[in-house]
Amino acid sequence: MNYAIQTHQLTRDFGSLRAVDRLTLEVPAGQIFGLLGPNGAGKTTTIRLLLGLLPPTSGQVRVLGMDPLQQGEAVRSRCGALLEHSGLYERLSAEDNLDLYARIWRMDAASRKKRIRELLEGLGLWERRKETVAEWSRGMKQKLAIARVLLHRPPLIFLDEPTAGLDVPTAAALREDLLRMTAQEGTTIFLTTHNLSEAEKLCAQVAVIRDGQLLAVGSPVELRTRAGQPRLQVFGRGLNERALTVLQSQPGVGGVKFLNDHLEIALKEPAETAALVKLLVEQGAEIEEVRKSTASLEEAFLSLLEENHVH
Ligand SMILES: Nc1ncnc2c1ncn2[C@@H]1O[C@H](COP(=O)(O)OP(=O)(O)OP(=O)(O)O)[C@@H](O)[C@H]1O
Repeated sequence: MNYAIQTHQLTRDFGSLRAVDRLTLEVPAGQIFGLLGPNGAGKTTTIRLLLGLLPPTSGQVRVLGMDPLQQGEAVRSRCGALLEHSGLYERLSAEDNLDLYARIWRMDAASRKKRIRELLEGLGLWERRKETVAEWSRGMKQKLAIARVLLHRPPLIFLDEPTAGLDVPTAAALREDLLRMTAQEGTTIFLTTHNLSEAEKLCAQVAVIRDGQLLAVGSPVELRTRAGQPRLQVFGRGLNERALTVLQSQPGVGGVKFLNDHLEIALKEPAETAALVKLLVEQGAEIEEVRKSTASLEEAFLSLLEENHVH
């Protein structure tokens, strides 16, 4: 496996505060990897360590096969990063902003022109390229900031909450762009987000951290499955107390409750749905719909934080 990022027991203290605590992570190349955690969990500090902007207190880091501490410049020149500052010049046009950065990256005139057009067209900003960035909406600026990060086709990009503050369609469009990029250009993306449905849509793997410590890592589906019991949601009429009592006494049923407009059955094991539905029908229920589901990523995330709560 080719890893874009590997850390081993990575630790960073700020005085007596341990912001990153023995973090061991492996991020395969070409993947979108999400770092999730509550405020102050150590996400931004981790990114700064990976980029060599901050030295670790202890532990090892390899980014694109290099040590960011020894080869910080080389690591940063091969990575794109969008952290708290967009890096855009408000008084310049969108096109001039990108051209300026492309010159910094020493791209020749022909490739600058081609790449800028490609990126702006891809993000739906080409028609408005002559406008100054100051006149643009937050979402447009955010897309341009991401275009800026992608200019020199870095194999690895870091995005700190890329869609925070964007409206639903803009965030969705941006996610599409990120997915397309990893598929077409093989870019590895390391991102942080507080939006769990976003993490689920984008990330092949997520790591959950709290107080700098790794609580879990895996695909969103793995974390959801690990988080708990599968369940059945039953919609229909005649789902009364009697039906509920009968269900509760069944082996394999962990619990039953009414939720809004449906019955929610927690299963201890993948029980036989058909048998449970049959029982309900025998009790006089008219069933319209039965859904099988597992915990959402949000529930999985919350239960991980809950389980590991030591304070
Ligand atoms: N330069 C610094 N000096 C002292 N403490 C710091 C410094 N940078 C970060 N910290 C502390 O380290 C901890 C982790 O902060 P960090 O910014 O990495 O969290 P985060 O997960 O990115 O949070 P958020 O989701 O709120 O952005 C916090 O307690 C923070 O106060």
